[in-house]
Amino acid sequence: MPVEEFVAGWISGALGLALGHPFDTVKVRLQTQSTYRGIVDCIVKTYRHESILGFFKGMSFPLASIAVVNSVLFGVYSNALLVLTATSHQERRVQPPSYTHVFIAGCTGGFLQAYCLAPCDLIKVRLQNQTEPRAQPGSRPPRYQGPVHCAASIFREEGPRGLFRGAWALTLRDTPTVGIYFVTYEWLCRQFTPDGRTPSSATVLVAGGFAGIASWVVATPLDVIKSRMQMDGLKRSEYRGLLDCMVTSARREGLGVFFRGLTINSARAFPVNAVTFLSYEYLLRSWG
Ligand SMILES: CN(C)C(=N)NCCC[C@H](N)C(=O)O
Repeated sequence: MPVEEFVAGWISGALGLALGHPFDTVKVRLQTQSTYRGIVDCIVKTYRHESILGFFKGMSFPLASIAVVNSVLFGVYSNALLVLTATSHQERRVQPPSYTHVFIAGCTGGFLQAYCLAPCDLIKVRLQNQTEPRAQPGSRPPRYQGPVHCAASIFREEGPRGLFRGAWALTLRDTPTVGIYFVTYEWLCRQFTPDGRTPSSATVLVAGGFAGIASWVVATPLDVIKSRMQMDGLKRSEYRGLLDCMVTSARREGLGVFFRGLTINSARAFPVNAVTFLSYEYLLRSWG
C-alpha cells in the first residue's frame, strides 16, 4: 500500500487548515449563535472582545489531528482508486480513471475520514463557540480551558458517546461531498491540461479552489445541522436527533437557515483547498 499519499495528505491538510481557521471560526459562530448580524458584525465583535486570538480558538487540536484526518482522506482516496483501476498516482495522469471511479473513491475517503474527524471537529466547534476573552485575573474562566480539558469534560459529562455527537450529520455531509470534491478537481484539471501531461501549478490551484467551493456549497445545509447537533447538550438537549434538528431549525428560522455560513464557507474553501491540492501534488511529484 503506497504511504506517500498519507504523508502528503497530512502536510497539505495542515497548511490548508492554518490558512482557513479564522474563516472557520466566523462560520461556526454564525451557524450556532444568533447574536451576530452577519459576517462583518461577527468579525468586528470577535476582534473587539477577544482580539485576533479569538479567530484562532480551537485550532491547536485540529492541527494535531489533521495528520490522521487528512492522511486518511487522501490515503484512502488514492488507495481506493488503486483497487478500482489498478493504477498508481503517477500512472493515473496517462490513464485517467473514470469519473464514477473517482466519485466512489472520494465517497469512501469521505466516509472513513468522518469517523476520525468527528471527535476532533466536536472539540473545535465547542472551543470556537466560547466567546469569553482570554482569562483575566478575577474573571470566571471559560467552561473549557483547552482541547484536552474539553475532551475530558465531554467524556465525563456526556459519556464516551458524547465525543461522537454530530457524527451522523458529519458522515452524511462528508460522504457524497468528498466524492463531488474529487470529481470537480479531476474534471477541472482535465479541462486545462493536454492529454497525458501533468497539470500546471496554476491549474492545480484553480481546480483545488473550485473543488473546495463546489463541495462546500453542497455540504453547507448538513454543516449547519452538524454544528447545531455538536452544540446541543451543552446546557440542555434541544433536539431529539438529526431530523428533529432539521425540522426545528427550518420551522423556527425558515429555509434560509440551511445556507447560514455559505458565503464564508465558500470564501474559506478556495484558498484552503487551493493550497491543500498544490502542496499535495507538489509533495507527491517531488517524491517521484
Ligand atoms: C465539503 N467537504 C466536507 C470537503 N470537501 N471535505 C474535503 C476536505 C476539505 C478541506 N479539508 C476543507 O476543510 O475545506
